Amino acid sequence: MIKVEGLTKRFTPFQGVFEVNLEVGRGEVLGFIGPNGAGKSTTIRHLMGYLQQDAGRAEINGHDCWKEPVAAKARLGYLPGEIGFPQGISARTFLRMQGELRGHPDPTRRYELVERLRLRLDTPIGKMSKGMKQKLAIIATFMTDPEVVILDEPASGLDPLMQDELIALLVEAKRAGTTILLSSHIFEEVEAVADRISIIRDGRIVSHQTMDSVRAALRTTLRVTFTEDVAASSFPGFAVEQAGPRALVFRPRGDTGEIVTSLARHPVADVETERQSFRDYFREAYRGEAA
Ligand SMILES: Nc1ncnc2c1ncn2[C@@H]1O[C@H](COP(=O)(O)OP(=O)(O)OP(=O)(O)O)[C@@H](O)[C@H]1O
Repeated sequence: MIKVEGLTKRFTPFQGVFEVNLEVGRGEVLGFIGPNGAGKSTTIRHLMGYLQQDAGRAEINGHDCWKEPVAAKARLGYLPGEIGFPQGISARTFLRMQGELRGHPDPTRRYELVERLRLRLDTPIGKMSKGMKQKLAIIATFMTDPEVVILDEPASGLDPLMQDELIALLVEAKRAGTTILLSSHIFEEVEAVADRISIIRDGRIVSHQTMDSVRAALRTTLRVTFTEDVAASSFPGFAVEQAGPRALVFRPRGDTGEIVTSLARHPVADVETERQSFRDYFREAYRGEAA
């Protein structure tokens, strides 16, 4: 499992990460989300043992990531946000070398992944497109069937079909009991696989939520159109916005019964209900509005 406690790294008084806490239990998937520059990669670099914290700690499977990086990373698959590949060799050679180095010389699993992600193995890495390199990194991450996986924006550069394939891979890994920390800007990806999400802004965790509680909190709105002009002020005490001279949008705080009763006094033409989607929640989280 992954545990980050009180992790603090001050690049400047306002840049870095400050008292970050994260926990990903065995077989659990944590979506780690937040706007650009919020501190996701910095947190992950501590888990990889690349950065030494000023305070707090990061551990994987009970091993301190800074003091015991080899033990911490023993069964780990890591997909970095920025990948530096050796340039002069083919993808085939790179994967074979990685398999041998990491004690997985049997090529069966990696060929299966190569097939699924449709990667041409004989292209020299230096001549690969961004998306091809990303596929190569995904294959290298999953080919050893790691127990713990840390992914920093894994869908970066992938076309929509390959993003779907990546989601399928993540769902399978989760079913197989893999512990996954997923930093992602792609709401479909987080929605499909995360059990919980942690939101980071300006280097600080602002919210930990289970996906079940996020789903339960997604609000329903009622869009009502009238046959004549009706002002929002006709509905005191309701959360309601004017959406046009003859249209209002209600945001029910609970039971919609009272709204319907009040509406009966007005010439209603149509009522449409709309459920807020996880996409909207994701946007609010980025803007700093999500709970
Ligand atoms: N080595 C460094 N030295 C100084 N400042 C840094 C360093 N690395 C990151 N930062 C700063 O720390 C903050 C967090 O950056 P980080 O890369 O962790 O963000 P992120 O959440 O991964 O963003 P993105 O979504 O854009 O990848 C930013 O203000 C960044 O400029």
